Amino acid sequence: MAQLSVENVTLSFGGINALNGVDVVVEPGELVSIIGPNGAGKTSLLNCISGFYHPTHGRITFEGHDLTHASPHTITGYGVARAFQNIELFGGVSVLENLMLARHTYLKYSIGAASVFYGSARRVEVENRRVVEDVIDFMELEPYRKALVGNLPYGVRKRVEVARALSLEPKLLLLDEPMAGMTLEEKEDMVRFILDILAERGTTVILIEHDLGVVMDISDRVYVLDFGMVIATGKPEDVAENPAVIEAYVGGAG
Ligand SMILES: Nc1ncnc2c1ncn2[C@@H]1O[C@H](COP(=O)(O)OP(=O)(O)OP(=O)(O)O)[C@@H](O)[C@H]1O
Repeated sequence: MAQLSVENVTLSFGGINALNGVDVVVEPGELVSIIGPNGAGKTSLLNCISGFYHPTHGRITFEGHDLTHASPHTITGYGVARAFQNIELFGGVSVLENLMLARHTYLKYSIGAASVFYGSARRVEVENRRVVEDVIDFMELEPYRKALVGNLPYGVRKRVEVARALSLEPKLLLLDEPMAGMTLEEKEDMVRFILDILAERGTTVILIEHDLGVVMDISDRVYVLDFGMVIATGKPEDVAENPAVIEAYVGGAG
């Protein structure tokens, strides 16, 4: 059974369909990329999967859970985490604190529990710290762990944003243009991290990325969106030769 299933999803804003009858299936452990010209609906699709938007029609399920009308908080609890295109970090606190805050915000833990069940809350806190330190190590962020995020270079902040999502220990990681605005060297590092996330953590990844060279290199399968519709899907080499895809990119000048 598919891990994630997007069935016939339409998302309308007024008279405009940002998504129109979209079907996407993702198997556990896959790297699936979503590509398409500007305004094709890629971010809208991630917004539907992560609960920021709710489809006008259709259904989304993840490991048997119905995500269609679920909140972002509930969906994170099911094991779906997202790294945002526009970085969603707190600039005034450290890398370590940002990751700890993500766990406190999204995973089940409360100050009330801390005062009533001190022992159990402390165990949760020790576990939170262990997971976060492991992610810092994995994303090679040790040199920055105490640095204020707002003072870090852009490329490092993008890496912290992925680390923030990973600190939620997702089964499915949604990456919205994690390499946008990066130098070539930073992009190569990010590609290596994504491949390690798949191989070493066994996390399924959905990637939105404009750099088609990267997409074709690392994806297991690709979905191509244009005007809110899936116009092609398959292995990277098949999609790259699809006339409709070439037309969408050439026609869209991009
Ligand atoms: N909140 C919203 N209100 C109205 N229209 C929206 C909203 N969000 C997205 N849209 C519209 O939906 C369409 C798809 O936008 P979306 O951002 O999903 O595309 P995209 O493929 O991610 O584009 P890009 O590559 O430029 O990020 C666009 O026409 C956009 O203007």
